[in-house]
Amino acid sequence: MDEQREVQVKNPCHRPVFLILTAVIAAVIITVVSISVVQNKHILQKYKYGIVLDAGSSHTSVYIYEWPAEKENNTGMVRQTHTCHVKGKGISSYSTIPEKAGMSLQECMEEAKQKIPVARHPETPVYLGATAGMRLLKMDNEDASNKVLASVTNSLKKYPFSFQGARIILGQEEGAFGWITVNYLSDNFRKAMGTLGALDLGGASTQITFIPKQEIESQDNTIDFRLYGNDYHLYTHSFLCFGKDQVLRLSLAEKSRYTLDKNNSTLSDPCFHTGYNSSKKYMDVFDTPCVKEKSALPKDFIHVGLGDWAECQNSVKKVFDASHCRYSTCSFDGVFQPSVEGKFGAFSAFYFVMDFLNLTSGTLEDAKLKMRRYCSTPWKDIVQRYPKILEKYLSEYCFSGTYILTLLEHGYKFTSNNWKDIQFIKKIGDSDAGWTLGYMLNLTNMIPAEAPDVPLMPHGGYVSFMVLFTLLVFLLFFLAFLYYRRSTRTAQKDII
Ligand SMILES: O=P(O)(O)OP(=O)(O)OP(=O)(O)OC[C@H]1O[C@@H](n2cnc3c(O)ncnc32)[C@H](O)[C@@H]1O
Ligand SMILES: [Ca+2]
Repeated sequence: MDEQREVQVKNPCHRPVFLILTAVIAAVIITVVSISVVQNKHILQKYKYGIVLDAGSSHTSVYIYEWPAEKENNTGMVRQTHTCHVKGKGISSYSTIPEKAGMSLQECMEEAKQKIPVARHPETPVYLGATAGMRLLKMDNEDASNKVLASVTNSLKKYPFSFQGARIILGQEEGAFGWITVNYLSDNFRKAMGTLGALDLGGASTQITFIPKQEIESQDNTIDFRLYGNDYHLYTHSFLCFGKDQVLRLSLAEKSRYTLDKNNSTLSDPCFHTGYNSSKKYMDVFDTPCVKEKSALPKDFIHVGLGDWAECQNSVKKVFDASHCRYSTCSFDGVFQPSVEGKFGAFSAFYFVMDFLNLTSGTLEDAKLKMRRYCSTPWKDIVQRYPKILEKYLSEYCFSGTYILTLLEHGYKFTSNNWKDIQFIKKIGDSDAGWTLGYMLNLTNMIPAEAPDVPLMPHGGYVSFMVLFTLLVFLLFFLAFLYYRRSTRTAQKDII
């Protein structure tokens, strides 16, 4: 009997109480670790999706966005996972055959069906926002614009997604949502640091949006947001007809008033390269509400390049009307604009053109020098140097680059000093800079007005803490047990 007790005293692990205690603690550790690890696992694997169609004046793009389901209100969680460019021109070009507008979207929508898991289709919102091309069509022919919108609506309703509507968005929305997109993607709302202004150049309109230091004198140019607990008082303006395609038309119409030859059949243009010679149609220039003064161009004319950058800039300046301003300061056309402030992200055609011309970095003076050199390069050399670039784009880069420099310097009043504050960007991370992401975030309420409550610890930290804490408790139990055993042995020895 004494021998047996001695064995038990020598080896405490043989005590039933110790074995039970060990088993219970092991079970507790396993349970805590398992719960901590799997707690959010099933949610983490769940993603939600949203589709936005950007029905621009020149073309339509379909964007698919994705975000983890449980992090809907965390900033920076939504990312663009897929883009599909609809073949053909923008939906406004289907004004005479509206039924084709809806059909044009089918290929990209089929692609969206493949990209998004079937189980998520019914809850995936689809938004179509049309911009300046449809604004112009509505001005010209409201019935035709309604038919085009009805056609795309019918087409989009046929898909298994949750269709939320097709509409022409306002210029202010286009500007403001572009601003939300670039600041959301740059994580500026959560950091509550400075924000990035947004410059968007499309085919038919251009937008400028930023937080000014000056008071905003015109109500039409104000938009307020409260995001993540901060108030933002924005200046925004959208210039309809000042997208690069419409300004090209305006500028050709202007030139046609004084540079036509005797037979009215040749239009000489300093913004096109020497040796460029292309037959164009009267309709290509005048079939738009942006060109008000229809002039003497014949049905067909020859567009001939002169390759003279200084003259080109003079001719482009003529499209900016600086003759009137009823505010303390204006950009052009009598539109109020405070002084530009802070850094800007310039995207869409600002990026396409400046990237091609290699002008995304460097000074304003460098940019002008490079433009002068580029515009004076003969057309045949340009074609030889860039055989893979679409001829339409290639022929227009001299004009487009000149327009961009003129718009930024003489229109928006950027100077040599703050030129470096303009960053020409296409994407931030995986997502394109543009109004679509901001539009979806706003319509799905994914940017809350107040900052969401954040857990004290991230998930990983929580798991590690629980494991360490449990091990510590176990260690303390073990030490306490050893201590208890030693004191009982000493007591037993004392009794003996
Ligand atoms: O905003 P709106 O005015 O409705 O027009 P959009 O949305 O269709 O306009 P984009 O930003 O898609 O394109 C702006 C312009 O840039 C042109 N563009 C697109 N890719 C280009 C490239 O690689 N090089 C030069 N121009 C390009 C396009 O044809 C348009 O004229
Ligand atoms: Ca656009």
